[in-house]
Amino acid sequence: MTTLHWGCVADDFTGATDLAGNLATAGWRTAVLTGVSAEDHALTGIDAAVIALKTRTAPRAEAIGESLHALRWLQRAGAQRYYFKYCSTFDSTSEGNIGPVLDALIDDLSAPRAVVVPSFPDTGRTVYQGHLFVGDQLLSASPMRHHPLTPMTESDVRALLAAQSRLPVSWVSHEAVRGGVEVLSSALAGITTSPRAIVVDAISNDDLGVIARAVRDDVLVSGGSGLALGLPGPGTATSPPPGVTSGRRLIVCGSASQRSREQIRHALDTGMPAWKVDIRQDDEAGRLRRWLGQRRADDPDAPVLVYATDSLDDLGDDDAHAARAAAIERLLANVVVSEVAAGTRSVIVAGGETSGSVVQALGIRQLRIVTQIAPGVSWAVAETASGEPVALALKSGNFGGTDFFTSAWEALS
Ligand SMILES: Nc1ncnc2c1ncn2[C@@H]1O[C@H](COP(=O)(O)OP(=O)(O)OP(=O)(O)O)[C@@H](O)[C@H]1O
Ligand SMILES: O=C(O)[C@@H](O)C(=O)CO
Repeated sequence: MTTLHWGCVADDFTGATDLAGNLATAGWRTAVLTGVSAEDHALTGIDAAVIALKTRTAPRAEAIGESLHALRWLQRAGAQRYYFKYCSTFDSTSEGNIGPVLDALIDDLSAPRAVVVPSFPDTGRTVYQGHLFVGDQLLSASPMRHHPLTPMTESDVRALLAAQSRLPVSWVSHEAVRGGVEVLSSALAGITTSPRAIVVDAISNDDLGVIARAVRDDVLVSGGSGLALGLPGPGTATSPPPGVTSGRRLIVCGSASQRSREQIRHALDTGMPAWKVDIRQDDEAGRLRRWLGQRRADDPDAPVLVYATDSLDDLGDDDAHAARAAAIERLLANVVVSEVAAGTRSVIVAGGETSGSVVQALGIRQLRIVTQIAPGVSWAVAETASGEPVALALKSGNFGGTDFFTSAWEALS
């Protein structure tokens, strides 16, 4: 096993590939690992390993346990520094897992501090005066307030974290970041409670570069993926092995996020063959399987879209919501498994939870980043448990341009 420079723990699957894509862009050879069981992963030629968990909405004790298990695995693999990746919109429930997991990682590593940097300006997420913005809106006024699993109704990152963490939460303003590495370093050093979580403002990639340099000796950093862009590495990402750039193409979208709904609308407008899942129907899986079979017979090479939601009205807020969400995830994951078995070789999956279900169902253990498609979204290549090569683009709900479902394929060829 080689020595790792970065050991990263991500709280969802799209977040893991988002971070991996930015680490690869910054020059680190990066792999996403989908679990760390007893067996070792082959890490030859890898500088940065990102462990993809599905802990964002898990019960707190489970999230802490899995994150510490991942950390210990990374320690055994020789990681020199650690990165806890959560969502750039700080997605967490009121029982939030970001604070408790950060506390546990700080404790375990005996880290005197960890910066908290959700900012990812390339996707419009910035932190100013301690408040998180999505574009020109406060987080609490953005579409994130309607998220089906983690509705965000508070924008002050300090308040969000303080409600979750047992550590003192401090804050360093943009003024200090704008002052450059030395000014920021002394502002950070001036906060002496130990250990501590320090929210740091950042509104541009230059700010992220300054923060990354100011914390270059910290064993643990935390944030969205943006901070990784400020961490220059030694090399470049790999290119796709043969076998995954041709074959059938599929998009599954379990995401209900506004950007995903726009992407669905755009794909439908271009005439892409599409199926809207209706989980309340008897034998929905069978109906969808027959439709897909017909589509393949008609035009084997055209990408097809299977989606769950194109309007917030679809979601409902009744007691059966969580059961429907889980049933949709299962159905979409099963569709991907059977389509890959039937020759599909590239798949876009929209939605973090949905991506987790799909990757787990395929039995994928490692994804290697190939190329970035859009800020926060990359193509990665992997092998399924049954040995099929597949290219996957795991897209966070709100990432990618409106034409993502029709244009993302170009980056593969
Ligand atoms: N019509 C629906 N009824 C109930 N649940 C739904 C419906 N459509 C989608 N869902 C569920 O909503 C959840 C969406 O979460 P997911 O993480 O996949 O997407 P997202 O939140 O947009 O993405 P991200 O976390 O990357 O921002 C999934 O569990 C999905 O099954
Ligand atoms: O940081 C982000 O916004 C994404 O990587 C993500 O985690 C959304 O699920």
